[in-house]
This record gives sequence, C-alpha cells and structure tokens, in this order.
Amino acid sequence: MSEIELVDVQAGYGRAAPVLRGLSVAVPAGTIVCLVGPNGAGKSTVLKVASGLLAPRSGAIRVGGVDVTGQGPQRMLASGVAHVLQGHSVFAEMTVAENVLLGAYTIKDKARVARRCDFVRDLFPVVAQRWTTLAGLLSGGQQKQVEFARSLMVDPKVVLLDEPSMGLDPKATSTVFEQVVRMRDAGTAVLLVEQNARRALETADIGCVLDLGRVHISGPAAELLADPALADLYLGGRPAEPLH
Ligand SMILES: Nc1ncnc2c1ncn2[C@@H]1O[C@H](COP(=O)(O)OP(=O)(O)OP(=O)(O)O)[C@@H](O)[C@H]1O
Repeated sequence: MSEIELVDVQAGYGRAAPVLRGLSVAVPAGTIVCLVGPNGAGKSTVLKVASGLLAPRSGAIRVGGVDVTGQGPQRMLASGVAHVLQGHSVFAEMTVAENVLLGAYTIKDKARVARRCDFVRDLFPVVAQRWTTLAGLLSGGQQKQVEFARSLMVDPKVVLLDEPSMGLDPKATSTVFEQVVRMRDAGTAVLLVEQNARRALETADIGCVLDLGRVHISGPAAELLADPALADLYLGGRPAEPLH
C-alpha cells in the first residue's frame, strides 16, 4: 500500500492556468520516490499539494489509503505527512534541541517526546553531538539534518523533502543524501524533489519525471538513470566515460 498517493491532481495558483494537470504519483511504504524535471515544472507544487499547503482544484489525495483531499497542513501533519521546505528553516538563535523540539509541539505525552528525541538523536549523530549548540553555528548540511530530525518528531508515515541539497557543497550533499536513505531504512517513506536529478535518482528507489504538469515517465530510478534519451533530456547529458 502507498503511504501517500496523489491521483489525477489539478492544481495551480489563483486564477492562473493550472501548474499540475492530471498528476498522479504514489509513494509505497519503505521507498524513496524522487520527482525530477525542468525548472518550473511544478515539483514544489506537488509537495505543497501533498502537505495541504495548496488545495487541489480536482483529483484526490490519500494517506495510508484514506482520502484526505482538501485537508489543510495541520491535519495533513496529523495524518502523517511532514514537509521539509526548500531553503533553510532552522532558528539560528535557538539551540539544536529547541529546534528539534519545535517538531513535537503537537505531542502532549512527554514520555513519547523523549522517545522521539532518542530516536532522532540516534538517527542523526550530528544532532546528538551538537544538541546544546546554537543552530546558527552549524554548517548548511548539519542544519538540514536538524530540519530532518524536527520533521521526524511526529513519527510521520511520509516525509516530503524539497531540494535538500540546495546550497550545499558536494560533500555535504552526499551526507544529506545518506541521511535520507537512513530515514527510509528507519521506516519513513520519502517523496523527494531535487534539481540535482542525477544524484537524487542515485539515491531513490523510484523516479518520476515531471513535464507539462504530469508525471511523464516513472519507473525504477536505476532504469531511468540508465536511459540515454532521458539522460540527454533531463540529467544534463550522459555521465562521462571513465578515463583509462
Ligand atoms: N506562490 C505562487 N504563486 C504563483 N505562482 C507560483 C507560486 N509558486 C509557484 N508558482 C508558479 O508555478 C510554476 C511551478 O513552480 P514550482 O515551484 O512548483 O516548480 P519547480 O519544478 O519546483 O521549479 P524549481 O525547480 O525552479 O523550484 C511556476 O510557473 C511558478 O512560477
């Protein structure tokens, strides 16, 4: 069963023409699904619809098989969908611990909050190591892991990640993608949107190529990566031949 499913979704902004025009995507349990596509294709819009920030004009959204179409962000979060927005959203003047605990503001049970803290500190060692440090003193990649930890405090079924590698150098990008895999392995499905299409497909289980407001092609990420036509169109050409 899919953790989250968008079915034939039309969505857009104000009176403008729709950005999503019959988009369908499903995130099975235990998988990382990656959306790639040209600038402005509507990748972030898919995540906004999935987290309830933007209501679809038509179509359906299901979480764990239950229809949640039209629910706002707070109810989507309660249904098990957490959204890590593009850019950096840590509060620089607060400690790592305070930032992470913001993710638990809806949880009243203190013992449960403590268990979730243990869980995220175990999953993201840098979060544990820098627990009492001001978050603004961390590197960009470390701050992204604080955001991941914050999103997992509610034990979501699926986490939506909008361009987690944005602004990071290659080493920090690798660390962040390793942590995305750890999140999946720890039981949270992931819907990932990335500019860095090749790197994201190397990490994902399933890839979806967005074009003209729909999923144009989808399949096992490794197969998309191996497709020369797709590489030319969407992945900035084929990887260089190894030098001998
Ligand atoms: N808040 C908004 N109000 C009006 N139009 C918007 C808004 N957000 C996005 N759009 C428009 O919707 C379209 C899709 O934008 P979206 O950010 O979803 O694309 P994207 O694939 O994530 O692009 P990028 O890779 O550049 O982030 C674009 O034409 C954009 O101008």
